[in-house]
Amino acid sequence: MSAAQDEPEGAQVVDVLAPVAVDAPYSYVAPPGLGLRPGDSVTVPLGTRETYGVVWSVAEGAAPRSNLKRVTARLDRPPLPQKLRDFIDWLARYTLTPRGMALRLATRAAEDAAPDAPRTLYRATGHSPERLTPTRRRLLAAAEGGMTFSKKALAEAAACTAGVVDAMVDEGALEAVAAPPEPVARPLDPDFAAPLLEPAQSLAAGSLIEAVRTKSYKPFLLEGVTGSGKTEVYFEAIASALTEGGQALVMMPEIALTAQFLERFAARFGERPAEWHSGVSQKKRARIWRAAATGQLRVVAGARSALFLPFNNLRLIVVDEEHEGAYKQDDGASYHARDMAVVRARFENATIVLASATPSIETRVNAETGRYGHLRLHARAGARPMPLLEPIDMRREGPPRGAWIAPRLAQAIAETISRGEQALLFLNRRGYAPLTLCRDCGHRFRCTQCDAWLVEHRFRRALVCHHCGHVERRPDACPECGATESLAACGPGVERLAEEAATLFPDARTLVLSSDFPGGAERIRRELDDIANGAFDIVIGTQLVAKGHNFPQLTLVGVVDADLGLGSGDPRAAERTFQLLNQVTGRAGRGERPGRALIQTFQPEHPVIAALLSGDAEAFYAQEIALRERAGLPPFGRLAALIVSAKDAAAAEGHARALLRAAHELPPSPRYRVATLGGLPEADEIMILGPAEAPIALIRGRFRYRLLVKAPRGADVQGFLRDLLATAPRERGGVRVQIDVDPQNFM
Ligand SMILES: Nc1ncnc2c1ncn2[C@@H]1O[C@H](COP(=O)(O)OP(=O)(O)OP(=O)(O)O)[C@@H](O)[C@H]1O
Ligand SMILES: [Zn+2]
Repeated sequence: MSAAQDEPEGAQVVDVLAPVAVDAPYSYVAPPGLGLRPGDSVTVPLGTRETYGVVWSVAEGAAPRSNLKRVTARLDRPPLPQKLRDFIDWLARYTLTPRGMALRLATRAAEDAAPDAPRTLYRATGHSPERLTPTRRRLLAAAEGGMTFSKKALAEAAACTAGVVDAMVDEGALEAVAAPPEPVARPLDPDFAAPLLEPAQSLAAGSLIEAVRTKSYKPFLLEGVTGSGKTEVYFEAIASALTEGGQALVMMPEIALTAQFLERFAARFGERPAEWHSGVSQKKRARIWRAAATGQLRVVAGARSALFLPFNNLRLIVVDEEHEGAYKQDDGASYHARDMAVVRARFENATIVLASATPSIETRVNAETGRYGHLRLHARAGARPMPLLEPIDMRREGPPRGAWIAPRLAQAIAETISRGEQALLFLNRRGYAPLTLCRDCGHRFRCTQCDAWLVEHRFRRALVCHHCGHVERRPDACPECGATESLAACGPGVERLAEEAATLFPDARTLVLSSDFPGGAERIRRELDDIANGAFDIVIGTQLVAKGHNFPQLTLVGVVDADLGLGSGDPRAAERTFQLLNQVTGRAGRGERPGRALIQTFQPEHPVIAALLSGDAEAFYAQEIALRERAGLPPFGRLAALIVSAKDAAAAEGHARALLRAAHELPPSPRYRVATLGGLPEADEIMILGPAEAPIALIRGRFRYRLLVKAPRGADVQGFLRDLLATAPRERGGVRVQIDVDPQNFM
C-alpha cells in the first residue's frame, strides 16, 4: 500500500487483454492523461517483450499497486466496441479458447493499420507539350475536362506506359495533385435497382425488413430450393439495414471464388461491398477494419473471420449456404462461424438470416421448434422448373471396365452439347486416381506421415497426400519389387474423368475445375466466369462447382459417384451427401432451358439417394431428425471431442486413458453428472466414449486418439471440460490435447 504514493495523481489501473494464449487480462497502471476507457488499444510490456492489448476494464478509483507494470502508450485505433468484447468473452468460454486467442481473431487484422495514404492524381494543365506524338495526344484527350485521374487509369485509357504520364508532367502538360485516400468501399444505394419480387419472395423479404427495422434480435431460416431467389430476398434485408443507417455482414463459405456474387450485389446497390477473405491484402484489411469501426463502411461480404470485425452499428448478418462445412474453423481456435454468427447477432440485437436450399439438421430443428422464424420459397423464380432427376443404376447399366461414365450419361452429354448447352460432370475427388498400386507385388503407395493413400495427380506428375500435402514424384518402377510398367491407378479423380471425356468427346471444349491447380482463387474466378459466359461445353469439377453458381447455359448435371461419402461412418454422412447432391444438381436449368440430372449410383434405394431422386426433402429431414433424436445426437444432445495426439502412439493413447480416468474421478458437480465407467448412463448424465484411434489415426506424423463427450442438452459441457482439464495429468512428452466443442468432422 505504501508504494501507492509513488504513482502520480490521476493514474489509472486498467486490465489489459493481450492477443496471446492467456485466458485473463493483466493489470497495468496507466499514466494520467491517457484517459483510457474499455475497448481502447494500448501497448504494454508482457514478459520480456512488448505487445499490444485491449483495455478490458478500468478499475475506477483503485490505488495502483507498486508492482504493476505500466502501459507504454495508447494506440491510435478505434475502440473495440463493448458488444464485440462481450462476444469475444462468450466465444472463449464456449469453445474453451484462451480469451487472448479469441481477442486475436478480432484484432489481428488491425495490426497492420497504417494511416490511409494520400494518393497522387493527375490532371491536364492546358499547356501543350513541344512534341505531340499520337500516344501523347491520346493521353491528353483522356485527361481532358478538368477531372483528376490516377496514373494507372490514364495509362490504361491512352494505352501507354506510366512513363509517358511522367514525361508529360515534366513537360508541364499534366500536373500532379494530392488527393485524399481512396475509400475502402463506395457508398451504396439501397434503391439503386430494386427488383420486382414474386409473391413468395415478397412475403419472406417483408418479415426480414420488419425485423431489421424494429432492431430486434431475430434469427430466421430462409429455406428455398436452388434458384428460388434467396439472394434477391436477403438483398432486401440489406437494403433495409442501409436505409436505417446501419451495417450488414454477409458471410459466404467460398467468398474468394464468388466474383459473380459481387457483380450481382453491384447491380442491386450500385457498388460492390467490401470483400473480406485471405486473398485481400493485409493493408486493405486493416483499412476495412477501421472503416467498419467508424461506421463508414456499410456492407462487408466475407469469409468466417469477418464475424470478428468491429462494426459499430450492425443491423443484419446473413449466413449464406448456412449448412456448409467450411464455416467450421478447425485449426487454432475451433468455432462454428454460423453458430457464432447467431451469438454475435444476439449481442448486437441484430437480425440474422441463415439461408440454404438444404439447411443443416440443427437449423431445421430450430426452425421447426419456433426458435427461428422459418421463411420458405418452394419454387424456382420465374416459373423455371426444378431439374429432372434420374438414377443410373451402375449394377445394371454401368460403364465398361476402366471407364466411369455410363453409356446413358455419355448419350445425354452428347445430346446436350449438340444443342449448344453445357454439361457438368461432378466428382468430389481431386487428382487422377485415389490409389496407386503395383500389379506385380501389390505394393500400395501411402503417406509415411499419415494414415492415407497417396493420390496421383497426373498433370503434376506427382503423388500427393491430401491430408498433409506431402508430394513425391510418381516413380517409373515399383519401389518395392522394382517391376516396371506395373503401377496401376485405381479409381477415378477429376483428372482421370477428363481423360475419359476427351476420348468420348474429342471436339468438346472441356474444363477441369479443381482447387489444387496453380493460379489459386484468381484462376478459379476467371474460369467460373468463362463457364458462365459459355466458353466450355463440358465442365468437370469437385464440390467447388456445386456452390451457389449461376451458369445460364448449363442444362445437364452428371453425378459420377453419388455413393461417395455415404459409407464413411461419419454421423453426418447422410446429411452432407444429401446437401451436396442437391446443391450440385441445382446448377442445372437455371437459365432459359430446363435442366436434367443423371445420378450414377450402386444403391438407388439408399434413403439419401431415394430422397434426392423423389425431391422429397421433407421426408429426408423427418427421418434424419428422428434418427438424431433417438441417438441423442445434436441438436438433441451435445458433443465435444478431445483429440489427443503425439509422435508416439503409446504416449497419445496413455494420455487419452488418463483423461478418461480423470473424468470419472471428478468430484460431484451441481452443473453436470458423469455416468459411471462401464455402466449404463442415465438420461441426464455425460458419457465419455473412447479413447479410440481417430478414423485417420496418423496425420502429419502424429498419432491421434479421440475421446467423444456425449452429453444431454442441458448439461454444462464447458464446465465439465474445464474441470477435467484442470484436474487431468499434465501433458508430457509432446502430447497435445485439442478440444472441439460441437465437432462437425469426425476424422
Ligand atoms: N424476383 C426476381 N426477378 C427477377 N429475377 C429473379 C427474381 N428472383 C430471382 N431471380 C433470378 O433467379 C436466379 C436465381 O436466384 P438466386 O440466385 O437468388 O437464387 P438462390 O435461391 O440464391 O439460389 P441457390 O441456392 O441455388 O444459390 C437469379 O438469376 C436471379 O437473378
Ligand atoms: Zn500425409
